Amino acid sequence: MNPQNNPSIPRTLAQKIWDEHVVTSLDSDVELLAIDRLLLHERTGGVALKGLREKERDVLAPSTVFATMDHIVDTFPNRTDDTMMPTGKEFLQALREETEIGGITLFDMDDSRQGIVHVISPEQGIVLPGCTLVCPDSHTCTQGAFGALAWGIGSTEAEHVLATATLRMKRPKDMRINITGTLSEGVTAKDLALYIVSKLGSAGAKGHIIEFAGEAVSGLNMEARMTLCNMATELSAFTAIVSPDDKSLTYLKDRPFSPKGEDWDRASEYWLSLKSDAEAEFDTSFQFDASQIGPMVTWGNSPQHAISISEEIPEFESLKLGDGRETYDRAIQYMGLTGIKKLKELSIDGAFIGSCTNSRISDLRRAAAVLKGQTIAANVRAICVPGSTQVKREAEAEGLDEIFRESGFEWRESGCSMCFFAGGESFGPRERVISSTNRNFESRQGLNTRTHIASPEIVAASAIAGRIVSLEDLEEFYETSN
Ligand SMILES: CC(C)[C@H](C(=O)O)[C@@H](O)C(=O)O
Ligand code: SF4
Repeated sequence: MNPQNNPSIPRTLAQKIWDEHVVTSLDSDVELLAIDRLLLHERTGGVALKGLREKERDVLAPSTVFATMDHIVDTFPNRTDDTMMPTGKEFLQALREETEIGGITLFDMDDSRQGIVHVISPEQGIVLPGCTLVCPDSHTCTQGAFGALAWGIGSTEAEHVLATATLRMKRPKDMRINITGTLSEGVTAKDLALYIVSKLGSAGAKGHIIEFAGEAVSGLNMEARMTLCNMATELSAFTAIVSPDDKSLTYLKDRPFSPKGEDWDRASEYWLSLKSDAEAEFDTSFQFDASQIGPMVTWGNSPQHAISISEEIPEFESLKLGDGRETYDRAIQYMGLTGIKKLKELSIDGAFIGSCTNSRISDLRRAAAVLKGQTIAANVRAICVPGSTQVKREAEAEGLDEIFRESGFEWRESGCSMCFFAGGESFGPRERVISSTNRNFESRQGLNTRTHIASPEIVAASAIAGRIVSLEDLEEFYETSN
């Protein structure tokens, strides 16, 4: 047993999982950590595997490595290896070849298990409570929703994991964000995440593992917890984690790669014991009241530029988080907000539902509930990209695809798509897009595209109205347009 596994010293959940994985201490602050799962995608995974092969090293534990095609793949129906990104095909082929050589399970484009890496891992029961999971992708924190220590790494670190199933690590700090109360109707985990980023800022959790706790968090279903943890990256956190509970177990039971029979019974008993000790000390703590939060939308080029949809776009002088004058002016100018007071004054050109933040079945159901029997505004190009092939099929079995299509949305194959125009497809210059994604950086969804981040229901409502609206505004919109 690791000396740090001393039950008499109160520890946080993250510390417990960390201690459980220490292989050895390398020097005063660097430890060698055992890594239980490595996930790869075609954008960064093929590079890591190729690097390893060129050094003539083997994959140590291929059964713990899983790869998928998500970032560059086309999401148009009847897709082939020909992507809109000129060199995209090479990434797909490289991952295919390298996983074959390394003996690694690949969820290829035509596999029913394919999808965005952070969506399919829970779906397949690959991420499990108490495990260490890494992926060369910054939104790996999404999977902390299951009580796993899951974080993003670089391709070189991925090579190290491939060769040794370990990583050299410095211990991150611990932060607890406690959320009391309950979210109001129509307010989602996405709004909660944007609210927290707007309060703490995009560097607010730098170097920390955030444990999300409190009544509001235990009240969230697993998909909503994933949405919340997903945006920890937008706080510059090392990662995020939520204590596993019955909801986590119910979600994971009987998934293809989750343990079965007696193994499940033993594992679930351990998983339910995984929580921070009451006396555990966190380096930093924050508390928020869920009932104070309304639907949120971003106005600028950072996720911290989020406001409640009915609030006014802040003047520079009222900004609470240290953007300099130049950054502020640039955001206002880039986003075309000169002379605009409220987001609701803005008409939109595009609407996007997708990404590892908000493309799971519950997200699509909520958006479809808004769209049912309605038609989107004529000038809006609206796209729905399910997070996985499984989500897509489930949605189709429920008839959601029909609702999306009939309203005027494009219904796509699964992938990252225009969350970050990785596949080469994009919205147009200066087009204003309301998007269920997690990043609104300059040119994130296409060259000079203007992205406003929001929940899937706000995206759906805005697509119908042709401008940024809340669900209540939509009622008014129907009254005046009839
Ligand atoms: C391409 C990939 C490495 C990148 C990331 O790490 O996050 C992408 O997923 C993103 O969201 O920007
Ligand atoms: S959906 Fe977007 S944020 Fe998520 S992994 Fe893909 S590109 Fe990154």
